[in-house]
Amino acid sequence: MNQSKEQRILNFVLQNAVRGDPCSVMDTIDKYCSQKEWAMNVGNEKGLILDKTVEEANPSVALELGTYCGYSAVRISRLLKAGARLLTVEFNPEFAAIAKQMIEFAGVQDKVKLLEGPSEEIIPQLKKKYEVDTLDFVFLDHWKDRYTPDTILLQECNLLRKGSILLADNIIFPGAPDFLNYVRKSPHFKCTNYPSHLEYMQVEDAMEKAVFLG
Ligand SMILES: COCc1ccccc1-c1cc(O)c2[nH]cnc(=O)c2c1
Ligand SMILES: [Mg+2]
Repeated sequence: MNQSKEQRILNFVLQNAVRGDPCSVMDTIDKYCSQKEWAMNVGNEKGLILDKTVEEANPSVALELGTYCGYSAVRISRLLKAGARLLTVEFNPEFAAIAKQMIEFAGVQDKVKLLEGPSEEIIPQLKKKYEVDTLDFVFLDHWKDRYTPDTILLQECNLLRKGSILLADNIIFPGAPDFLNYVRKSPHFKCTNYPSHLEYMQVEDAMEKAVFLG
């Protein structure tokens, strides 16, 4: 049974990165995915926009939709203050298994809770099952067709508060036109666009920040 690309990325990290060092894990993933096999990690260019937004939010509770191999879970959790936590949601069990090992190798497992399943099922469980009051930061990086329904669902579940910061990846490529439309037209969000490039490529991409106004 030959290995998946995600297993090859994890193996490269286990053999080349420094255990317990999140930056080493991020750099090693970026090295592999820029030199050997492209993969849909947010990468270092858009990763810097993610870093700035997480620092602006300084979240006590953060949510990530779309864990994949755990690159952005490591990237976000390394910036969290003592006692803060990241909940990250992954639908694909193979990806979740890789991400769990990646998160543990990076040494951020005490800050990160990996939730396996569809976002539309997990979001309504966050308050009662995962003891969330409101979310200070949300990173949308899962299936583009879910950006808008999940943003609506977060509001319906009362998970956003005045000042909650949403950041969405892949606004241009693969693109999330309905999400852009929705948040930019909504009186409940203040939006900012951050032009960038698709991870490891020279293709245009962008991230969109949407601050909930209550
Ligand atoms: C499976 O398509 C991979 C792909 C192929 C070509 C261009 C972009 C992408 C891409 C890039 C990303 O950052 C992504 N982030 C989250 N969920 C995605 O599905 C995703 C897809
Ligand atoms: Mg992405």
